Amino acid sequence: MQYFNVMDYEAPAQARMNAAHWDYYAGGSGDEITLHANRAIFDHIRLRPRMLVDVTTCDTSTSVLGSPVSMPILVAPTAQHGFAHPEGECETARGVGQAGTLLTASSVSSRRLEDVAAAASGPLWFQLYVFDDNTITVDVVQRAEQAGYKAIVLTVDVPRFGNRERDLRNAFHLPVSANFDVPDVTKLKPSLTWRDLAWLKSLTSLPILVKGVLTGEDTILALEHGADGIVVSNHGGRQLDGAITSLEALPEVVEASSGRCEVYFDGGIRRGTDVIKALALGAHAVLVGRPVLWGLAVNGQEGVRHVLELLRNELELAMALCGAPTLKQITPTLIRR
Ligand SMILES: Cc1cc2nc3c(=O)[nH]c(=O)nc-3n(C[C@H](O)[C@H](O)[C@H](O)COP(=O)(O)O)c2cc1C
Ligand SMILES: CCCCCCC(=O)C(=O)O
Repeated sequence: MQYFNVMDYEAPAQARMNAAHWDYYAGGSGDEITLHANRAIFDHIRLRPRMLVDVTTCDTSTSVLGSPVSMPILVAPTAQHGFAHPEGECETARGVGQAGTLLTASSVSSRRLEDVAAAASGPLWFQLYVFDDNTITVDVVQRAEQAGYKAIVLTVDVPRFGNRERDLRNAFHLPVSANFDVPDVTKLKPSLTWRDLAWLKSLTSLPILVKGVLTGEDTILALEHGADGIVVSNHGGRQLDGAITSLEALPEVVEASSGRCEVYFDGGIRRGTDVIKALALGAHAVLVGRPVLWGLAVNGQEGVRHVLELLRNELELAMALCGAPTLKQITPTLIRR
């Protein structure tokens, strides 16, 4: 089997996985309208390439909150990599490191955050879910800092678990996370508000990114409450079905941030041309969710590395064909409005 693009990994990954685990990875909420729209929206954005620019070398390297990475393509937090590979997130971390980029490790993990850090050769961020019991949050944030994670990514779009009908039909329940002893990880703190961001900041010296922002209003609130970065995301279409796509939300978030923080993007990235579109609309870098899980299921660390390399190669080619040999040259003028 040859894998020419990241979608080539999807069917073989499904074939290797337990059906309920596959549905958990693949699914969205409700009618999966937002899940599908996240992809479809990229087809409606067209590029305005420039010609006769010297593109002998196209440089995809950059830095994210100060950490150097080989490409503006990071790995989004996704739960329970043990469904895809026996080594779980440790195996993912190895592949991500080989691709020279960054892994955001989920709170809801098959492996302990310390073991993931030990397996990693690249920078890591730690994604945080806040439970009712504050001692869990304090403990996990301090452990992440001690283990060398470079930032905390606070996910804010899960006041309640989304309506995942595939999971209901399969009677699927998420297993306990290896990171903490919480029997039902879908019971988060629904009373969490922007004010808690200040408390979170008091727990750590790490920068805090807020993941799940889709409006300019919330961008301003996040910055007022001390956020160091924003991840524009609708959780891969797994939370509010009918929510705006991440790509539609990106320009207003970028505008509201007015250059005060790095703005990241996730949702539906499957091609290098998707990456260049998101960067042109103001994202500092993008994060990729499901395709990394497909690579992991098919071929472990090598699959993860290859999925990321495919995207990097496609981005590099798109930069050449757009006449934008550096990331700085990827600007809104590349997009037909
Ligand atoms: C199986 C799966 C598990 C996820 N788990 C988490 C999680 O633990 N924390 C989180 O903030 N987001 C989680 N997400 C959302 C991703 O971080 C990301 O927003 C989304 O997958 C991006 O869309 P994409 O899969 O189309 O690239 C999960 C997504 C999937 C598909
Ligand atoms: C509500 C806490 C559990 C979330 C599990 C992981 C996740 O975010 C997902 O989309 O699934």
